[in-house]
Amino acid sequence: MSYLELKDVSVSFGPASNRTEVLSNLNLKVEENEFVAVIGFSGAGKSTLMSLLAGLQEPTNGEVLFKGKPIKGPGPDLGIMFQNYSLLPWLSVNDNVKLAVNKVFPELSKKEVDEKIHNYVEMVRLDHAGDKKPHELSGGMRQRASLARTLSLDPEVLLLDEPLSALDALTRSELQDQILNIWERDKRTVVMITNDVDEAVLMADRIVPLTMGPKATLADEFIVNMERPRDRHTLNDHPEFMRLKAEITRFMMNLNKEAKSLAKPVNTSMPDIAPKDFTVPSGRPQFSRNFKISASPSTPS
Ligand SMILES: Nc1ncnc2c1ncn2[C@@H]1O[C@H](COP(=O)(O)OP(=O)(O)OP(=O)(O)O)[C@@H](O)[C@H]1O
Repeated sequence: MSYLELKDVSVSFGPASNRTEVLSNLNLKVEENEFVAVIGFSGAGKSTLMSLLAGLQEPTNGEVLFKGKPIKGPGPDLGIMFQNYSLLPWLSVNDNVKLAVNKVFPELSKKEVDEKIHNYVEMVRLDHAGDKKPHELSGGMRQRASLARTLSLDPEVLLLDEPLSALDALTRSELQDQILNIWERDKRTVVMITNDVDEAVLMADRIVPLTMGPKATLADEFIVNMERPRDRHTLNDHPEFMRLKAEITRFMMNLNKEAKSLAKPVNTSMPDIAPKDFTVPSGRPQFSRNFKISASPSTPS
């Protein structure tokens, strides 16, 4: 039995007359304490995949299992951090974290809650902005606040949907290290979505590409056979890093080419209708000519 598993999962959206299968026949097994990165293009269905793992969405077909049981809904064991931050706009950074901590750990004293908030808000370097509301923060700061909130819940599984995409390179590196520290220290299981090949190879044990949609599916994985801790400063001299990076990049570029070659030209047929009469009503200024159109093609009268 795997810790977290997708079994023949498909997801479709839309009414029966115009249904799109966004994700098709997904199979994935994640073991406890593993760090798996899912890499894919925009619009392929990565967030939909994360919503499935977090129990926020049910598959149209197939099963999503956590410790062998179907996931029935969201819960504190499955901590998701969304790409779009999802902070409550009327609460400060500290209070966003506090609300979540109080909900998941009602037994903690006020002092313990405050310590937790301080610990995680400081970890993401937002201690100077703890009293600020989301609209007073930059995109990157919101992303960090959202990460602090997810980490503060100590979930068994961390589901990170492009958690670092809005950050500058320096902050991104720092937070990559923080996530890796938490993962190594607290022995969490992580599934992270990213579109950055370097980030995936630096952080993950396995990298699973999501093919282009519609009917996106998970392709064969790439195993990252590199010792840990991985030193970001020497990665570019590491032959395995360079090999994997080149191989994954080539694979993703081929996916893109293939999707483009399969794309059908869009022919939008226009309805065969035309106004019956363009005559300007009396009393209105007249143009030099009236146009009367009774059927297409239009014919000047
Ligand atoms: N609730 C929904 N109803 C209808 N279509 C949806 C719904 N959710 C997602 N989709 C469609 O499913 C596809 C995949 O969306 P999703 O957000 O999972 O992609 P993504 O890979 O996360 O994209 P991005 O990287 O741009 O955020 C898109 O075509 C989207 O329009």
